[in-house]
Amino acid sequence: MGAHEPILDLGRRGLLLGGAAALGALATQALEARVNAATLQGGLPGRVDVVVVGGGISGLVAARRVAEAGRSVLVVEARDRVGGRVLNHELATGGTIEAGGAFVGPTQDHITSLAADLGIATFDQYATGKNVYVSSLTGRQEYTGTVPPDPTILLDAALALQQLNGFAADMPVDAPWEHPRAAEWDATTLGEWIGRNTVNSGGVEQLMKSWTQPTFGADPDQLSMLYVIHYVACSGNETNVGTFERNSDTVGGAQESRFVGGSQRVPLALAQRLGDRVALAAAVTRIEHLDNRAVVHTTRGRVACRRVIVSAPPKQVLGIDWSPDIPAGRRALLSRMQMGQLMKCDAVYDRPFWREDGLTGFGLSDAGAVRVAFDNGVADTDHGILLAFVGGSTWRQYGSLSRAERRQAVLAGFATMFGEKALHPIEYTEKDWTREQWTTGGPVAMYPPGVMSTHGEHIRTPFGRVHWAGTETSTYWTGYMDGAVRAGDRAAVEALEQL
Ligand SMILES: Cc1cc2nc3c(=O)[nH]c(=O)nc-3n(C[C@H](O)[C@H](O)[C@H](O)COP(=O)(O)OP(=O)(O)OC[C@H]3O[C@@H](n4cnc5c(N)ncnc54)[C@H](O)[C@@H]3O)c2cc1C
Repeated sequence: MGAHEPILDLGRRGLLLGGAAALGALATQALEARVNAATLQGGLPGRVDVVVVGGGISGLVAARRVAEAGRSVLVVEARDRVGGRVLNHELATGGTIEAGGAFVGPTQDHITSLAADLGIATFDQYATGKNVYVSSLTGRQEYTGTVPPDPTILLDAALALQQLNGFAADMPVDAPWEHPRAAEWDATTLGEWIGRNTVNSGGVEQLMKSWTQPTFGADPDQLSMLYVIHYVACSGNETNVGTFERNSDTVGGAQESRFVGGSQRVPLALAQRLGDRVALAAAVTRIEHLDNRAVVHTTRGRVACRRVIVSAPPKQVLGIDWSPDIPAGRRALLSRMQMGQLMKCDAVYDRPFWREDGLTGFGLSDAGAVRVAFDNGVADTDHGILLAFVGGSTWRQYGSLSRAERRQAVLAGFATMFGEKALHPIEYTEKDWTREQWTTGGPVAMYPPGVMSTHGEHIRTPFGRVHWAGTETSTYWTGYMDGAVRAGDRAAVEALEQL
């Protein structure tokens, strides 16, 4: 096995290099090069106890647990890097931001304690001042709280959220299909439910898009109501019932903090500890069950094992040639789940000018390319950074434009929220997750109507020697980094029990 050295001491090395800007650049590039060099080079081992398919957070957590139990394990990862949907991006003007998963918040105790264990600190998301809401009808307003004070939707939206929270309070997070109203809720979309339960349903649906587009990469009319209620219920933990606010808010919610040096430090630190128990550029093409073992075929060769933990996203599981095939119910489930459509677009400015105007940098709009904006500032640069999530129908409208056209539309969206200065960034960058071969969308594989109540029960059921990890198989915080950790741990425990 390879060297299991401690992770790079980011803070001290950054200081030695004499500047905050150097910190981010050093952090990801040096760490990634070091991690990749420590992974398995050359041929794969003939046999291990457990093969883990996928080197995102979930797979790496599973492998760590198997290794800690003294069993041999190999992570086979299709990409030439670890992290999956978690990926740092180094800005040309200095500083490291996240192109994928970034935020964490209260009750996401699995990812935060894992990160703390790995020596990775969090910092508070900037939240001082007022948020901005831009409505085609009522114009631009500054506000505080969860729901913008738009008189045409305020009461409707507040009541709708109250109902959602009420439904979520008695949703079994591990078996939503067993809820007495599962079939009824699964027969309808969130959009249809809003249509039937609000007065200004058009207005409420527009507002809800600012939540569903970044959260699911989808619109209210694509999402099963049962799935949405379940997602709200999962926005908590064993001792705190999930709520819409904990999911959607910055302070007190899932956007409360971020990781110093970027979230990819978590999978990088895990992989560094696993060393040559990780094989990169090893895409799994076939998994077969033989009498007394499973054989995992990859583009770098094959490995026999006693147990397999699969953490690849649902669509990628379907891309594997299974012998025998995965159960029909699971195939039906995975083929009906849909990866959201999502991009992150960031603009960098000399300084965070909106902060000087007393604004948080959080903005909502019912039109244009920027339905939701965040201050994406990081400690390793003094520059101001605005982030736009472009998801669902907004992605469908703007995702196919040229980069230059989209840049213009995104900057115009920022300008309606934060003023003309937003039109003049010193850098612009974007990441379209639909174009990633091993992810094909983001942030999560979501459920259209009619899937969760009919096929949902197959989400975690082991098959032969195979156990299922990946954030989509989690209960609490499914779809999030926290869910990825939970699912990895659970799948590892299942596999270890069978060894
Ligand atoms: C734009 C975006 C924003 C997000 N924002 C947040 C956020 O703010 N907070 C948050 O908590 N979460 C966020 N998420 C979600 C979060 O990133 C994911 O929930 C989490 O990273 C999933 O981890 P995972 O290990 O389950 O899956 P993945 O990260 O997808 O890992 C699966 C791995 O399997 C590999 N793989 C696939 N097929 C094969 C194959 N055939 N053979 C071998 N390997 C294979 C993939 O390359 C990948 O590395 C966001 C995601 C995106 C895309």
